[in-house]
Amino acid sequence: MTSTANAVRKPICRYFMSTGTCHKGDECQYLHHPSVGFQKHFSNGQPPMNDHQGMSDSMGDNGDQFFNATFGTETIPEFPFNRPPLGRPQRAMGGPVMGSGMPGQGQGFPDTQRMDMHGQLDPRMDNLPPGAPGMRMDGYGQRMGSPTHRMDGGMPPRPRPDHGLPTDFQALNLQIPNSKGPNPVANEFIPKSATLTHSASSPNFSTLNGNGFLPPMTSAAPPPSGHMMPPEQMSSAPGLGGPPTSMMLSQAQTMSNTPPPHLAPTSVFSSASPNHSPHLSPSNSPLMIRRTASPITPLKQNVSAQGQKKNSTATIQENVGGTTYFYSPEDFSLQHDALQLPNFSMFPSLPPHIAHLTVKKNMPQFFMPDELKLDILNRHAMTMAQIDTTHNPDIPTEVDNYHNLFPLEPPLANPMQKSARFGYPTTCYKAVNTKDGLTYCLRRIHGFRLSNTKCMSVIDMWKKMYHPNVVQLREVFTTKAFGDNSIVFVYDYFPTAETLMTRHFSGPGAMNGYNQSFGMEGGSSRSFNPSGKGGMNGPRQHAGLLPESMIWAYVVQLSSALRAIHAAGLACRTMDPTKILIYSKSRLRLNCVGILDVLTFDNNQGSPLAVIQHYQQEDLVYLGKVVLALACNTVMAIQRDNFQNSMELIARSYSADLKNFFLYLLTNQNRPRSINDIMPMIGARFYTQLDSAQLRSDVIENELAKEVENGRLFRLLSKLGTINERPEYNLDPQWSETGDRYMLKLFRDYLFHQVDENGAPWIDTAHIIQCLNKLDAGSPEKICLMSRDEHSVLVVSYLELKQNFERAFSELLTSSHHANFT
Ligand SMILES: Nc1ncnc2c1ncn2[C@@H]1O[C@H](COP(=O)(O)OP(=O)(O)OP(=O)(O)O)[C@@H](O)[C@H]1O
Repeated sequence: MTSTANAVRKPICRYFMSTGTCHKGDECQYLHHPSVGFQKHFSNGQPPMNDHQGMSDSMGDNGDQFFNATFGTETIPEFPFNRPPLGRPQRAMGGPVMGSGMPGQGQGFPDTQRMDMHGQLDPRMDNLPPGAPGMRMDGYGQRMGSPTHRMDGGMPPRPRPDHGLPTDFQALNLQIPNSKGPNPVANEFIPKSATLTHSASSPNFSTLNGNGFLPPMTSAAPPPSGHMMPPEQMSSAPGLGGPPTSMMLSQAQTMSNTPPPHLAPTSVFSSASPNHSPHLSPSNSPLMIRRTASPITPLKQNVSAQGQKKNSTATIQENVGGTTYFYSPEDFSLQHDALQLPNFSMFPSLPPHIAHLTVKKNMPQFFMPDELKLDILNRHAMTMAQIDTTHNPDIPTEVDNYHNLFPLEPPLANPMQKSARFGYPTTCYKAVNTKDGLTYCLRRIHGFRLSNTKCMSVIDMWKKMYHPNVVQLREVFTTKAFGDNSIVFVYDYFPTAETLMTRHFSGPGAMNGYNQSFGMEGGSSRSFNPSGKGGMNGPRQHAGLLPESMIWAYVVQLSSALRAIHAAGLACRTMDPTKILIYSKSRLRLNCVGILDVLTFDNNQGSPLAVIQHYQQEDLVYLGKVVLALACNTVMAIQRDNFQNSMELIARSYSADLKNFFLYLLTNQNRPRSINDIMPMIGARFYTQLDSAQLRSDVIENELAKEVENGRLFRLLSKLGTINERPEYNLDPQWSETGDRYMLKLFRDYLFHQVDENGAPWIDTAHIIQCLNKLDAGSPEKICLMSRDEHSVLVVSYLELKQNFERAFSELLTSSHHANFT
């Protein structure tokens, strides 16, 4: 062990930092930092160079690869242990860095702590050398797991105080704040003390002697779990129980008698070794461990399946160094049959039913795939799109309860051009409702004066009609805001939605390749494939024709909507490619429902419901026409003259069921058609649709699961950001350069500002995520923080950081008049 004197002004031995040992022993010219497995000299500048610096990580990954982790492969790629270094940049500062970004990963939960190979409590194991039998080893023969990671070189077992930490998911700050409390947000972070003074905030500091031993706990002043010591003072530290430094004096004076909270039995880490120094390679990205080992370390928590603890026998007393420790054997008992829940949260891994899906390679594992992300981002962008009203004086700034009108279609050359479907000029706008702040779609019917409000009874029926394949009608109002008498129908807005007409019938040539793909005029069609198998490009069954599965997917959705509409005693009346919205890959919604019921309301005829059956029959015929046009890939297919040819193409290219579907809907029938008659034609294809919908739901749900954890970390970072280096507290020593926030400031550097041996920024998302997770969970694992001037070293556990963090944030909330943090 390096002597205390040697510890002064020496660069830290990186070999020692990385492995916890150094083959040169006392002869090494560099500092063997006594307390933790330094993995790299934290530096804002150049890290120390020494003859051990050949150590590099065995993994060539960097943060980018963390993003690019793939899934969808049959097997998770193996990364063999002990493989030769690949030259990965090393970290600038080392704390114990574990595998998966989850607290406890690799550091050992109670099952491995202080247990010998037979699961017996064996405190001696704390002193075993690296590689000793029974130790958990990482891929470099380094110790893993708390029993083997002793930063104090063999500290005796500590008493296990009740530190008041939650034992369940509360520890994750996931609980919903009590809204009834005076400060619901503050409830999330209950201050440990009412006011935060410097001394109150610093029970975590202590002297650190040159041998890396904590001063022995005494009844007057049990050893704190964090240590801070300027290097120049390390030489003068007289060893165990040495006088505290000037800075530490005040802190030591205020130390409570309460043992370090991370020893409390209430935590999942309760039986963990009080000091962890896993001595992992500094340049081991957590990502590597994540790939090579299960992210879930077996938990041994004192929660049994029956909710019962094992019977406690006598409390054990142990006198070490003049201090009596009390602990119960149950704290160490293995409970293989017990339900073990973590008291932290993290994204564990892909569930196998998703992981084994064949998806694109290089799909990010911890963030959503680009395709989905872009889709969502586009929708967000479209929802927020605005238009400069000064250049568009035609668009009023406000219409009824709506503002921020944004036209959804380019201005027509002839603004008075009538819609073929409605017989009036129409315009669509996206607009924001002033009352609820939501974005809706306004469809203005120009120059329509509502003469009879009786038709509003039908509107009320439509407003109550909810179906996932119908664009919901919200309200109807008349307005003169456009300078005329207009009636406006307000619908739900589906950003990036397009019409079926645009998606499928706006290809080159107005006829959508009708003649070519049908080959009716000239006889032979170059795209016709009588076998019906194999397509030229992707999903196309034949060039120009949609795959039958897609057609049935549309049929299922459209018929489902019609079924609900007809069952409600209504008729769609807008079954038309220009009035069917499509978004995502194949999601359909019937648009503009209810408009014709108002526009064609006949005073003499009474309610449109009187002729509803007629309109329902029309719906079915139009359904057949829309689907026929899709199947033949042209709207020309539905013309009477082309019908025979169209049916021949269907017979050649698609199943008999699809042909029967068209024959049923588009030829004369002896009895009224019913949407229910279509169901047998769909048959088992319905299951196919259901299956794919459920599969998609699974995939999306998995994406959501990732974002839950990402959101949690975002909240954590937000809180950290509010605490770190607040300018208004710049001159307040309690806030910036000393005390709790100083630790958090250094932790921020530890998270984000490390550099490699060349002084270049070391960026590894896996490291950031892992550290944040450990902070959130309050892991007892220790890390080493170094001041920016590199004169001070602070050894602190995540648990202490978490407590400081919560105190600091809670205090911020208390002093804030307008706290709003959810
Ligand atoms: N509820 C809605 N949500 C999102 N976009 C919509 C909605 N309703 C319509 N749109 C979009 O507004 C645009 C115009 O729709 P519209 O129904 O007027 O189509 P159109 O082809 O212009 O029909 P018409 O010939 O009857 O005017 C289309 O691009 C459509 O995607």
